[in-house]
Amino acid sequence: MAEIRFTNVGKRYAEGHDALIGVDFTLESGEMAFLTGHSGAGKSTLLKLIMLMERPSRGQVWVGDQELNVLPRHQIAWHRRRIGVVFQNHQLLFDRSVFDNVALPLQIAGYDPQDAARRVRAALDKVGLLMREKQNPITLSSGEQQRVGIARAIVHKPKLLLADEPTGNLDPQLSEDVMRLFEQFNRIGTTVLIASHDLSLINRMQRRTLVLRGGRLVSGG
Ligand SMILES: Nc1ncnc2c1ncn2[C@@H]1O[C@H](COP(=O)(O)OP(=O)(O)OP(=O)(O)O)[C@@H](O)[C@H]1O
Repeated sequence: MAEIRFTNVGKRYAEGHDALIGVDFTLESGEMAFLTGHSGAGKSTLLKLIMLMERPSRGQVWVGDQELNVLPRHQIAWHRRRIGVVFQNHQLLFDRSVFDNVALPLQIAGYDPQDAARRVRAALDKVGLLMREKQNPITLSSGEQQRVGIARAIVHKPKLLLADEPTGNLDPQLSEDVMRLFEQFNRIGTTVLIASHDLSLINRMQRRTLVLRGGRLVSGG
């Protein structure tokens, strides 16, 4: 089954700039793929359409069997909860502990606190940071902070994991560690799409790679 399907998707921002033009591709459920292209090629825009942070100007975006243009407004929060997102700057809150940062999506979704605590610890265990749960993330290295961001993205067991330049601030070894984590989640069935302009890393991973150039999908579609 397709997890993500774009059919002739275009995105024109209000100023008239075409960020995406005629984009067609399908990412099957359980696939792991990269999305690359130069700065401004449209990578973040493509991810934002999947998360419903932006709407396409034309064409259709499907996630699972849902076409997003016709998703009722009251189901947008539900849609976003099916997706885990990892950002380059991980957007952690430095006024609370590692545990509380990872627990945040579960709190927002109204999980029972005991169930939430169990899931948070399972997520921290997966990224190798269980012993850091009480620390403030500001005391962690940048690689560890990024792993907290990944734990937060997967704590609710999303079917789909999106990452926007997740290794942008990391050295090659830490970048590779982060990629291995994504591979682990993919191995247990999570569909993974990673936007990155780190071509040497992408080449090492040997996965399907979607290439955007000037808003058009020129390869991998
Ligand atoms: N909110 C917006 N309003 C207007 N133009 C935008 C907006 N967001 C992005 N753009 C433009 O759309 C194009 C694609 O941007 P996008 O951020 O998707 O590219 P990207 O490939 O992710 O780039 P980068 O690697 O630098 O993050 C760029 O020309 C950008 O300036």
